[in-house]
Amino acid sequence: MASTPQASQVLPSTTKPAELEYGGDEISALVLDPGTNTTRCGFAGEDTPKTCVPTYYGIVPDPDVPKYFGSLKIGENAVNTVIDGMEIRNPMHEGIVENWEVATEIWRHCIEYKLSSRVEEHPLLVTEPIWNPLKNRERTTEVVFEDFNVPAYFLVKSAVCESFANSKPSSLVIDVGHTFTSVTPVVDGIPLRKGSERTPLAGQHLTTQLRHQFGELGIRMAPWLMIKAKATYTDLTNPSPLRSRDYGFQPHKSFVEYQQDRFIHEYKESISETWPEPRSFPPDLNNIPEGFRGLQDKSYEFPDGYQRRFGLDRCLAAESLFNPSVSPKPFTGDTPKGIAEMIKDSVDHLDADIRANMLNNIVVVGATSLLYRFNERLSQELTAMFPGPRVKIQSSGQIPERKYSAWLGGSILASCGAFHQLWISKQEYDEVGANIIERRAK
Ligand SMILES: Nc1ncnc2c1ncn2[C@@H]1O[C@H](COP(=O)(O)OP(=O)(O)OP(=O)(O)O)[C@@H](O)[C@H]1O
Repeated sequence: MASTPQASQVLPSTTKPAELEYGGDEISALVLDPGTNTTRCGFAGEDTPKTCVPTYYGIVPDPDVPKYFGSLKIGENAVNTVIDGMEIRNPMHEGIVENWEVATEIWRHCIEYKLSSRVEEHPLLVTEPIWNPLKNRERTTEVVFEDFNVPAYFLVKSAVCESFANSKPSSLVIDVGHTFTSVTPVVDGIPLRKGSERTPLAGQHLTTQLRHQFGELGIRMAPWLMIKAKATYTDLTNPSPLRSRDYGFQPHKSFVEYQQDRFIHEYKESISETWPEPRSFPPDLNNIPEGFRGLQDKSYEFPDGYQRRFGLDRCLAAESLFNPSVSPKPFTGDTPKGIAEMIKDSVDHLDADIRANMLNNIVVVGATSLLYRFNERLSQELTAMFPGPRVKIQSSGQIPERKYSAWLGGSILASCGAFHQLWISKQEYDEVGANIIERRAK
């Protein structure tokens, strides 16, 4: 990266930024940040994406649409509509596109439908994880030039964007997202493969653990869309009758689970909490040592009307991010290392001369890091692991900046004057082919 963009270079936030110069033409760039949970898209120079669309999509069996083996349902409203036979799927896995036809449609939906923009009129900056394989980088390049016909494009590592979004050219970026938590060292705007690590201990893991925890308690997992009327009750042995909506068909299992994820997400936001101290969480919640300092109870009402007070058990799922052996649902394969252990592995792999700088410049991003007291716990873990160099964590207190930091960093980069020489033009793509991405953006 040529230079570090400064916040002062960011264009003011308006509905549409002032037009930028690219190759003598007057145009504004678009920034696309495809995550496994949501895809974020908007205009370069703004502080938040204009749209954040679920990456999950619905597919309804339809013999008249052989291309996708059914008709696609894309967007917040579509995936949350009860449709006979609609299955919920995801075209990505751990930040990597697996179903290109569908991913392309979701990107097009974001740009053309949600932004009402003509994609062929804008340079496009796309983010990617550091483990994105070459064939996927080339495929993205083909999609943007062949399918979207963009005039110019660039692919930037999410961790670099996240570092810049936090005004740091060098940092150790911890991204706690939906399907993975990753650690990536970034030095002078260059992401290092050495020291990059990732683990599935992230938001989806929390959802799985909570689903299991609620199931063990015997809680009915009926989602909001399935409930016709509810009556509050507090005794699971004497539940109020379940008054379900009759749609005339049974919604697909994947749709029901997707709907369950919505209230589990609400629970994560409002009830889940991270136990702040390492190694002091009681191993058996049915046998809490006498005199143990507890936690204030919080009450949650499930969609079917069941109200329950949660105490220490509201920390259990988050505890499993740091200490996976306490996970309510055991792992099928090997138990992964906790998040702090993974970061320690990353730092241990780094050259000794950059370790102190990395530990002093830790940037925490990703929506799952919004868990209450997550950063406090992480700081305690890392300080205990690295007593020598000073461990300093920077993490925005603003929810959108934490959730959309990769998008925001991309927005800063694409609106920075020095970045314009990096754009790959359609003409260069036509001359070299998809491999231009490997030559121009390692
Ligand atoms: N306030 C919150 N507290 C806890 N979890 C949250 C909060 N807000 C969102 N989440 C969780 O964060 C996850 C989404 O994170 P994020 O948007 O960073 O993922 P993504 O970038 O789309 O996916 P991935 O990182 O797998 O590519 C979801 O599991 C969601 O439930």
